[in-house]
Amino acid sequence: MCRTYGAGTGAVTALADVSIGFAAGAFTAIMGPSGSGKSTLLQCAAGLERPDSGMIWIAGTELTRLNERRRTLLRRAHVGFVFQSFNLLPSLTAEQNVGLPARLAGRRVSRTDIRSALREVGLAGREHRYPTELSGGQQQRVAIARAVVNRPSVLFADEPTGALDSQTSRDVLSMLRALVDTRGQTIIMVTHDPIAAARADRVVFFADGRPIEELVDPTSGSVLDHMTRLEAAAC
Ligand SMILES: Nc1ncnc2c1ncn2[C@@H]1O[C@H](COP(=O)(O)OP(=O)(O)OP(=O)(O)O)[C@@H](O)[C@H]1O
Repeated sequence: MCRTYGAGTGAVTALADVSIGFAAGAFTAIMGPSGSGKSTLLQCAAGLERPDSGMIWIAGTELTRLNERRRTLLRRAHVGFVFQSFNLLPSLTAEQNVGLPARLAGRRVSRTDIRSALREVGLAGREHRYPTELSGGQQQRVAIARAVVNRPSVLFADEPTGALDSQTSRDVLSMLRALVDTRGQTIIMVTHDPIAAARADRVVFFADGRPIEELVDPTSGSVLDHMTRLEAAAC
């Protein structure tokens, strides 16, 4: 797929003829320098943005052929999204935040499912807390529970640990890893952090709007080596 912003001499190619697949049940990290197209890839792959050309398949359905309404429905059924800023509503409790997207979509999520999602992210007993009564890591856990409560085919995470300290980041990453290992959740995560990327099964390195290399079964050392080599090659 391709995605260009702007036109004429000011046009920026965010994605340059990218062809990439993500295995179901696997945890993939996307890395690369600022402006290399990582967030654009996530936005297009999640159906939040349309590429200029190409196709995107999620759970057997090709997204770019769908009209806006059907794309929204497919997204609600199959996609979860977690951002660096947790995007919780401050006036709602943890439980209400987790249930909100379904409620807005006119669907019912049972209280049992909401509580079970919060339990899965380690927040049992904190269902009635408001975001200001939770730490940053706990708020991100609520955001993750909200993203996975309807069992999406894919969870997209854009810098999910970017606003957290290193110990809290480790806890959140362990939880994402557990979602992959215990329920087979497919996760695609953009990160700048080699320690975060090392928790994935595969790391794809982007440069200039395309994937240029990848690592399977990464360690933080092998990710750092790759980053150093790619940065040296770019100079
Ligand atoms: N809405 C937009 N309008 C214009 N240009 C954009 C827009 N979104 C992204 N771009 C440009 O597309 C390119 C890719 O951006 P993108 O945000 O995907 O990169 P990234 O690798 O995620 O960067 P970062 O690590 O800094 O978040 C950049 O040159 C960026 O300036």
